Amino acid sequence: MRVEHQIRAFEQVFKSYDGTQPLHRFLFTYFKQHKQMGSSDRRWATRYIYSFFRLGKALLKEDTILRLAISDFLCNQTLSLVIETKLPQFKEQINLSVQEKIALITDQYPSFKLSEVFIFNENLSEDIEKQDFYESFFIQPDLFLRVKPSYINQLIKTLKEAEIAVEEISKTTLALPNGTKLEKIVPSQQYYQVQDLSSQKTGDFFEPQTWDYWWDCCAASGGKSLLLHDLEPSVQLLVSDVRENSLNNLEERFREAGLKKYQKKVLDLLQNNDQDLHHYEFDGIILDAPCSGSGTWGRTPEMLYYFDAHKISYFSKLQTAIAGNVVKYLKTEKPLVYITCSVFKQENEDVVAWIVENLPLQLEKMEVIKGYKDKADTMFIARFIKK
Ligand SMILES: C[S@@+](CC[C@H](N)C(=O)[O-])C[C@H]1O[C@@H](n2cnc3c(N)ncnc32)[C@H](O)[C@@H]1O
Repeated sequence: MRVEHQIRAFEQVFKSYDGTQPLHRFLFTYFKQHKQMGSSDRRWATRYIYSFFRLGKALLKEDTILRLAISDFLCNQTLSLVIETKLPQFKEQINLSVQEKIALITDQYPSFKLSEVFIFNENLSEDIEKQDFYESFFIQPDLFLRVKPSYINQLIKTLKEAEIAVEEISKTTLALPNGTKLEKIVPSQQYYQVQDLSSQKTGDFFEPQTWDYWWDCCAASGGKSLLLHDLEPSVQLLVSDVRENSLNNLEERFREAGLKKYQKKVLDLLQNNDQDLHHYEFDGIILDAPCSGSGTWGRTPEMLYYFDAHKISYFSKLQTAIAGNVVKYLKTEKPLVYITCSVFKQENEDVVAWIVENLPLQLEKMEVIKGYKDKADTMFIARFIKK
């Protein structure tokens, strides 16, 4: 009886969700509206719906609940009633690695194709190892912190006391299990930032000089600016974004982190901004562009199911247009750093090719930051120098 109850709850959630808003936000509202669901019901419905979307479009011809059981088996190291009921033959194999489980499923269901977990294969950036990338969807990414080196030991101690499984990745980076309620354990963000590992690695491309003037032109809540500031605290900063709301969050974050000297503007970079910027000349520009976010779908697997491939060219047009509009405010021989959290060639290498062909920028280096190997987001970065 209990398994039928869980299945019904999963089916209701799946039927009510149409992919137009992030799944976590939808679930928050859904559970508020369905007060009869107890905490255990909510926990299971959440686990099932996330597992389900991690299967992407694989085995689409099979029954939905069988697909749920298969995906739940692939994604978890603990049994569920759905696995026990629908795949009793695999109960003993729940602790195997993802690769071993995929082999078992492929053996039993020959129509299972890993490439159908992520159906946008044709669009992938060249350097991405497809097999590793697809497999990563069955493993939940970690939560990463960037920490002031002098505070890291204290933070590790606090987290261990709260029985959090913390892993020290480097002298400035910690990995925690996703979903850790950090605000309750370490409320002040004075000494650390929540920032994905790959996002932290983008800092290697900034190379700021003392007293430089930089523009973080798609700053959102300021993750890259904070990284830049920690690399070179003397850097002067202009931050801008089209969304005023994001910049308000940024103010709050900067205040907590003690970053006081910066200028902020709401700017739409698809427009001509000469009136606001005519006398500005920067020593560096960070263009962390609006993108499909496909490198972060390990955290939002609903996109594997709902993303419409037509949107990719919309984003690449946006990216080239923004690059074209900001480059004139960069001094010659100074860097523009282009970043996406996308795995699509059209938003990465193709935009680089367009920039090199159409703008006075020379490519210095570019790289796919392969977060899929580290339980992190996958990103793309290119560094150009103005001619
Ligand atoms: C990938 S996010 C930036 C993330 C941020 N740099 C960080 O490290 O947290 C891209 C940002 O571009 C902004 N954006 C989108 N279209 C824009 C436009 N036309 N002009 C300016 N900013 C835009 C979005 O509001 C979004 O905040």
